[in-house]
Amino acid sequence: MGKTVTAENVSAYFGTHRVLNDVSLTMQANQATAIIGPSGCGKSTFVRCINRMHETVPSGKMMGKLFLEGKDIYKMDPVTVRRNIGMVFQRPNPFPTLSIFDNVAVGLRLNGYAKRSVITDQVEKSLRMAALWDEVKDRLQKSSTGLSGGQQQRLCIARALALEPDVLLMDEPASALDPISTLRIEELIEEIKQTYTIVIVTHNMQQAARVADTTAFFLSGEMVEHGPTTQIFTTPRDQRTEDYVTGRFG
Ligand SMILES: Nc1ncnc2c1ncn2[C@@H]1O[C@H](COP(=O)(O)OP(=O)(O)OP(=O)(O)O)[C@@H](O)[C@H]1O
Repeated sequence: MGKTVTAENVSAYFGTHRVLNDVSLTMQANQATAIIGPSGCGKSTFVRCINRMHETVPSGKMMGKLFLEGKDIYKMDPVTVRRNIGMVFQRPNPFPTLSIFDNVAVGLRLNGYAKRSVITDQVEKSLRMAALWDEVKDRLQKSSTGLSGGQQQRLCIARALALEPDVLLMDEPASALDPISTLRIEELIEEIKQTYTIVIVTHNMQQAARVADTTAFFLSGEMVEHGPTTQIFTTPRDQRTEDYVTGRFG
Protein backbone atom coordinates (compact mmCIF):
# COMPACT_ATOMS: atom_id res chain seq x y z
CA MET A 1 0.00 0.00 0.00
CA GLY A 2 1.08 3.56 -0.55
CA LYS A 3 2.45 5.68 2.24
CA THR A 4 1.96 9.35 2.97
CA VAL A 5 4.87 11.70 2.22
CA THR A 6 5.10 14.86 4.29
CA ALA A 7 7.38 17.79 3.56
CA GLU A 8 7.98 20.24 6.41
CA ASN A 9 9.68 23.54 5.70
CA VAL A 10 11.78 22.15 2.88
CA SER A 11 14.31 24.51 1.33
CA ALA A 12 16.76 23.41 -1.35
CA TYR A 13 19.89 25.00 -2.73
CA PHE A 14 22.37 24.65 -5.57
CA GLY A 15 25.43 26.16 -3.91
CA THR A 16 24.14 29.41 -2.45
CA HIS A 17 21.24 29.67 -4.93
CA ARG A 18 18.03 28.84 -3.07
CA VAL A 19 15.55 27.18 -5.42
CA LEU A 20 12.96 25.97 -2.88
CA ASN A 21 11.84 28.11 0.00
CA ASP A 22 10.14 26.64 3.05
CA VAL A 23 7.81 24.23 1.29
CA SER A 24 5.37 22.28 3.46
CA LEU A 25 3.12 19.78 1.70
CA THR A 26 1.41 16.50 2.54
CA MET A 27 1.07 13.97 -0.27
CA GLN A 28 -1.57 11.49 0.85
CA ALA A 29 -1.23 7.75 0.51
CA ASN A 30 -3.06 6.22 -2.44
CA GLN A 31 -3.73 9.55 -4.04
CA ALA A 32 -2.12 11.34 -6.95
CA THR A 33 -0.71 14.75 -6.06
CA ALA A 34 0.17 16.99 -9.01
CA ILE A 35 2.88 19.64 -8.80
CA ILE A 36 2.34 22.45 -11.28
CA GLY A 37 4.03 25.78 -11.91
CA PRO A 38 6.13 27.68 -14.44
CA SER A 39 9.48 26.44 -15.69
CA GLY A 40 12.26 26.79 -13.14
CA CYS A 41 9.96 27.13 -10.11
CA GLY A 42 11.53 24.12 -8.40
CA LYS A 43 9.11 21.26 -9.17
CA SER A 44 11.79 18.74 -10.18
CA THR A 45 14.05 19.77 -7.32
CA PHE A 46 11.19 19.17 -4.91
CA VAL A 47 10.52 15.61 -6.07
CA ARG A 48 14.27 14.94 -6.20
CA CYS A 49 14.46 15.94 -2.53
CA ILE A 50 11.80 13.34 -1.73
CA ASN A 51 13.94 10.40 -2.89
CA ARG A 52 17.24 12.01 -1.91
CA MET A 53 18.47 12.48 -5.46
CA HIS A 54 19.05 16.19 -4.92
CA GLU A 55 21.91 15.42 -2.55
CA THR A 56 23.70 13.46 -5.29
CA VAL A 57 24.36 16.76 -7.12
CA PRO A 58 27.68 18.04 -5.68
CA SER A 59 26.30 21.53 -4.91
CA GLY A 60 22.87 20.22 -3.83
CA LYS A 61 21.74 20.93 -0.27
CA MET A 62 18.40 20.45 1.46
CA MET A 63 17.03 21.86 4.68
CA GLY A 64 13.83 20.98 6.47
CA LYS A 65 12.22 17.59 6.96
CA LEU A 66 10.70 14.92 4.77
CA PHE A 67 8.79 11.99 6.21
CA LEU A 68 7.57 8.73 4.73
CA GLU A 69 4.59 7.67 6.85
CA GLY A 70 6.12 9.51 9.81
CA LYS A 71 9.68 8.17 9.30
CA ASP A 72 12.39 10.75 8.63
CA ILE A 73 13.56 10.07 5.06
CA TYR A 74 16.90 11.73 5.80
CA LYS A 75 17.56 9.32 8.67
CA MET A 76 16.92 6.31 6.46
CA ASP A 77 19.56 4.60 4.33
CA PRO A 78 19.47 6.33 0.88
CA VAL A 79 19.38 2.98 -0.93
CA THR A 80 16.32 1.96 1.09
CA VAL A 81 14.74 5.34 0.36
CA ARG A 82 15.16 4.92 -3.40
CA ARG A 83 13.84 1.39 -3.20
CA ASN A 84 10.70 2.54 -1.42
CA ILE A 85 10.30 5.71 -3.45
CA GLY A 86 10.55 4.92 -7.16
CA MET A 87 10.97 7.49 -9.89
CA VAL A 88 10.05 7.83 -13.55
CA PHE A 89 11.69 10.55 -15.59
CA GLN A 90 10.63 12.82 -18.42
CA ARG A 91 12.42 10.85 -21.13
CA PRO A 92 12.05 7.09 -21.11
CA ASN A 93 15.44 5.71 -20.06
CA PRO A 94 15.38 1.92 -20.38
CA PHE A 95 18.78 0.21 -20.27
CA PRO A 96 19.46 -0.06 -24.03
CA THR A 97 21.72 -3.10 -23.84
CA LEU A 98 19.25 -5.14 -21.80
CA SER A 99 16.26 -7.13 -22.98
CA ILE A 100 12.73 -6.08 -22.09
CA PHE A 101 12.63 -8.80 -19.42
CA ASP A 102 15.98 -7.83 -17.91
CA ASN A 103 15.06 -4.15 -17.76
CA VAL A 104 12.38 -5.08 -15.25
CA ALA A 105 14.35 -7.89 -13.56
CA VAL A 106 17.57 -5.96 -12.99
CA GLY A 107 16.38 -4.14 -9.88
CA LEU A 108 15.04 -7.35 -8.41
CA ARG A 109 18.37 -9.12 -8.90
CA LEU A 110 20.29 -6.18 -7.42
CA ASN A 111 18.00 -6.33 -4.41
CA GLY A 112 18.74 -9.95 -3.68
CA TYR A 113 15.96 -11.79 -5.50
CA ALA A 114 17.62 -14.93 -6.85
CA LYS A 115 14.90 -17.48 -7.51
CA ARG A 116 14.13 -17.54 -11.19
CA SER A 117 10.43 -18.34 -10.82
CA VAL A 118 9.95 -15.49 -8.36
CA ILE A 119 11.69 -13.04 -10.71
CA THR A 120 9.66 -14.28 -13.69
CA ASP A 121 6.40 -13.86 -11.79
CA GLN A 122 7.32 -10.41 -10.56
CA VAL A 123 8.37 -9.26 -14.05
CA GLU A 124 5.03 -10.41 -15.48
CA LYS A 125 3.09 -8.79 -12.65
CA SER A 126 4.91 -5.48 -13.12
CA LEU A 127 4.48 -5.48 -16.89
CA ARG A 128 0.78 -6.22 -16.47
CA MET A 129 0.44 -3.42 -13.97
CA ALA A 130 2.16 -1.05 -16.39
CA ALA A 131 -0.33 -2.15 -19.08
CA LEU A 132 2.49 -3.40 -21.31
CA TRP A 133 2.35 -7.17 -20.90
CA ASP A 134 0.14 -7.96 -23.90
CA GLU A 135 2.34 -5.90 -26.20
CA VAL A 136 5.63 -7.48 -25.15
CA LYS A 137 4.91 -10.97 -23.86
CA ASP A 138 6.08 -12.58 -27.12
CA ARG A 139 9.32 -10.64 -27.29
CA LEU A 140 10.57 -10.45 -23.73
CA GLN A 141 14.12 -11.37 -24.71
CA LYS A 142 14.31 -8.68 -27.42
CA SER A 143 16.02 -5.36 -26.81
CA SER A 144 14.02 -2.56 -25.24
CA THR A 145 15.22 -0.23 -27.99
CA GLY A 146 12.72 -1.83 -30.36
CA LEU A 147 9.81 -0.40 -28.36
CA SER A 148 8.02 2.86 -29.14
CA GLY A 149 8.57 5.85 -26.85
CA GLY A 150 5.27 5.25 -25.07
CA GLN A 151 6.06 1.56 -24.62
CA GLN A 152 9.54 2.43 -23.32
CA GLN A 153 7.99 4.77 -20.76
CA ARG A 154 5.60 2.04 -19.61
CA LEU A 155 8.61 -0.28 -19.39
CA CYS A 156 10.31 2.26 -17.10
CA ILE A 157 7.14 2.37 -15.01
CA ALA A 158 7.18 -1.46 -14.82
CA ARG A 159 10.83 -1.30 -13.78
CA ALA A 160 9.95 1.13 -11.00
CA LEU A 161 6.94 -0.94 -9.87
CA ALA A 162 8.86 -4.25 -9.81
CA LEU A 163 10.32 -3.42 -6.41
CA GLU A 164 6.86 -2.60 -5.08
CA PRO A 165 7.71 0.88 -3.82
CA ASP A 166 5.39 2.82 -1.52
CA VAL A 167 5.61 5.98 -3.59
CA LEU A 168 6.09 6.64 -7.29
CA LEU A 169 7.50 10.01 -8.30
CA MET A 170 6.78 10.94 -11.91
CA ASP A 171 8.62 13.93 -13.35
CA GLU A 172 6.70 14.97 -16.46
CA PRO A 173 6.28 11.31 -17.45
CA ALA A 174 4.27 11.98 -20.60
CA SER A 175 5.82 15.16 -21.96
CA ALA A 176 7.84 13.30 -24.60
CA LEU A 177 4.88 11.16 -25.70
CA ASP A 178 2.14 11.39 -28.31
CA PRO A 179 -1.48 11.94 -27.17
CA ILE A 180 -2.45 8.26 -27.29
CA SER A 181 0.57 7.17 -25.24
CA THR A 182 -0.12 10.05 -22.86
CA LEU A 183 -3.66 8.82 -22.36
CA ARG A 184 -2.39 5.33 -21.60
CA ILE A 185 -0.01 6.70 -18.98
CA GLU A 186 -2.86 8.70 -17.44
CA GLU A 187 -5.10 5.61 -17.34
CA LEU A 188 -2.24 3.76 -15.76
CA ILE A 189 -1.84 6.40 -13.05
CA GLU A 190 -5.55 6.10 -12.28
CA GLU A 191 -5.10 2.35 -11.93
CA ILE A 192 -1.90 2.22 -9.88
CA LYS A 193 -2.80 4.88 -7.39
CA GLN A 194 -4.99 2.28 -5.70
CA THR A 195 -1.72 0.68 -4.60
CA TYR A 196 0.82 3.49 -4.62
CA THR A 197 1.17 7.11 -3.67
CA ILE A 198 1.77 9.13 -6.82
CA VAL A 199 3.49 12.51 -7.05
CA ILE A 200 3.41 13.83 -10.60
CA VAL A 201 5.15 16.91 -11.92
CA THR A 202 3.38 18.18 -15.00
CA HIS A 203 3.28 21.20 -17.28
CA ASN A 204 0.03 20.01 -18.70
CA MET A 205 -2.84 21.42 -16.69
CA GLN A 206 -5.46 19.25 -18.38
CA GLN A 207 -3.35 16.31 -17.31
CA ALA A 208 -3.26 17.48 -13.69
CA ALA A 209 -7.02 18.00 -13.85
CA ARG A 210 -7.51 14.48 -15.21
CA VAL A 211 -5.26 12.45 -12.93
CA ALA A 212 -4.65 14.30 -9.69
CA ASP A 213 -6.75 14.22 -6.52
CA THR A 214 -4.95 17.28 -5.22
CA THR A 215 -2.75 19.85 -6.92
CA ALA A 216 0.00 22.06 -5.55
CA PHE A 217 0.98 25.26 -7.36
CA PHE A 218 4.65 26.27 -7.07
CA LEU A 219 6.03 29.68 -7.99
CA SER A 220 9.65 30.86 -7.66
CA GLY A 221 10.51 28.10 -5.20
CA GLU A 222 7.46 28.61 -3.02
CA MET A 223 4.39 26.46 -2.65
CA VAL A 224 1.64 29.01 -3.19
CA GLU A 225 -1.41 26.82 -2.77
CA HIS A 226 -2.41 23.17 -2.39
CA GLY A 227 -5.93 21.81 -2.48
CA PRO A 228 -8.37 19.47 -4.22
CA THR A 229 -7.64 19.64 -7.94
CA THR A 230 -11.09 20.94 -8.87
CA GLN A 231 -10.78 23.74 -6.35
CA ILE A 232 -7.31 24.76 -7.60
CA PHE A 233 -8.63 24.94 -11.16
CA THR A 234 -12.01 26.53 -10.49
CA THR A 235 -11.84 28.55 -7.28
CA PRO A 236 -8.20 29.06 -6.29
CA ARG A 237 -7.68 31.09 -3.14
CA ASP A 238 -4.57 32.91 -4.34
CA GLN A 239 -4.57 35.41 -7.19
CA ARG A 240 -1.24 34.05 -8.46
CA THR A 241 -2.73 30.55 -8.79
CA GLU A 242 -5.70 31.99 -10.65
CA ASP A 243 -3.42 33.90 -13.03
CA TYR A 244 -1.44 30.73 -13.74
CA VAL A 245 -4.33 28.31 -14.23
CA THR A 246 -6.20 30.76 -16.45
CA GLY A 247 -3.08 31.21 -18.59
CA ARG A 248 -2.41 34.83 -17.70
CA PHE A 249 1.24 34.00 -17.15
CA GLY A 250 3.63 31.06 -17.18
N1 LIG B 1 22.10 20.95 -11.51
C1 LIG B 1 21.78 22.23 -11.27
N2 LIG B 1 22.71 23.13 -10.91
C2 LIG B 1 22.39 24.42 -10.65
N3 LIG B 1 21.13 24.91 -10.72
C3 LIG B 1 20.15 24.06 -11.07
C4 LIG B 1 20.42 22.68 -11.38
N4 LIG B 1 19.25 22.10 -11.69
C5 LIG B 1 18.28 23.06 -11.60
N5 LIG B 1 18.84 24.23 -11.23
C6 LIG B 1 18.10 25.49 -11.00
O1 LIG B 1 17.15 25.29 -9.97
C7 LIG B 1 15.94 25.98 -10.25
C8 LIG B 1 14.77 25.02 -10.17
O2 LIG B 1 14.90 24.05 -11.19
P1 LIG B 1 13.90 22.83 -11.34
O3 LIG B 1 14.45 21.93 -12.41
O4 LIG B 1 13.63 22.24 -10.02
O5 LIG B 1 12.59 23.57 -11.85
P2 LIG B 1 11.28 23.00 -12.57
O6 LIG B 1 10.14 23.73 -11.98
O7 LIG B 1 11.25 21.53 -12.48
O8 LIG B 1 11.51 23.46 -14.06
P3 LIG B 1 11.01 22.80 -15.45
O9 LIG B 1 9.52 22.89 -15.42
O10 LIG B 1 11.61 23.69 -16.49
O11 LIG B 1 11.53 21.39 -15.49
C9 LIG B 1 16.11 26.65 -11.61
O12 LIG B 1 16.46 27.99 -11.39
C10 LIG B 1 17.28 25.89 -12.22
O13 LIG B 1 18.02 26.74 -13.06
